[in-house]
Amino acid sequence: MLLDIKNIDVLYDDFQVIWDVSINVDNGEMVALLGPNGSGKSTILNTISNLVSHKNGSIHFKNNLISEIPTFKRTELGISHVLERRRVFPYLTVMQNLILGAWHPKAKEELSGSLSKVYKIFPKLESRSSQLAHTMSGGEQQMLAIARGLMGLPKLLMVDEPFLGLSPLVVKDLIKIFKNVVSEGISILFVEQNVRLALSMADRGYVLESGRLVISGKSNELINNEKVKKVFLGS
Ligand SMILES: Nc1ncnc2c1ncn2[C@@H]1O[C@H](COP(=O)(O)OP(=O)(O)OP(=O)(O)O)[C@@H](O)[C@H]1O
Repeated sequence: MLLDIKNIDVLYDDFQVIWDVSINVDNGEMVALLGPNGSGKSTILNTISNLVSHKNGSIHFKNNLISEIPTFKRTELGISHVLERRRVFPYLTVMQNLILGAWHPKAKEELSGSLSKVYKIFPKLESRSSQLAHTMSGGEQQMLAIARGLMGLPKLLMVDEPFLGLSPLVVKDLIKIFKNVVSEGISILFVEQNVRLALSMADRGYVLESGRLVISGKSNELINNEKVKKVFLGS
């Protein structure tokens, strides 16, 4: 098991938003975290990268207990987190953004190989390598944010709402890219509000409601689940 979260609670001050959640991701799996606004999806990703800490329970990554270790160490271990709203460094070039993704020693060592790989996956970024990030389109900035995440040599790539505000064509491109990334042995855990879209690409999904896990399973089971159909698919 690559990532194994067991029975975690998360509180903002004394307000509890995650209740007894357990989630796991295996090597080479694509897993979707689903649920309505405010159900706690981003909080879970933020907890995995330790932007927020958890109470009770445990988080293991590659069999190491990581519950107490800081964010930068988690990145070095192989967790890349692409935050919501594609936060790139706006006044740096595409290439400078990518280089910053390879900040830890192992990633620095592999920098030129990683750049070639990433440019192969995202050819547009190569042709725009000296363009300032803020002048790229929304879709291009999302590609850049994901590419920067890959520069850190992750085993687990976490992406928060990757498709938000993107055109159907860009979404289609991004789905292909996700599949390529997974075929390279990198696992993806992503947050998505569009349940139909998420289940069409993920191997498995977890559904959160008000901070509690309510349903989980393989995508083909979830898509036929009566509750999922009624509440999320409108049928
Ligand atoms: N920094 C914070 N301080 C206090 N409460 C917060 C904070 N961040 C999130 N929350 C609360 O935690 C709950 C879960 O929020 P979270 O952003 O994780 O949900 P989400 O499922 O990702 O929502 P969305 O789909 O709208 O992004 C919400 O009630 C939210 O108001």
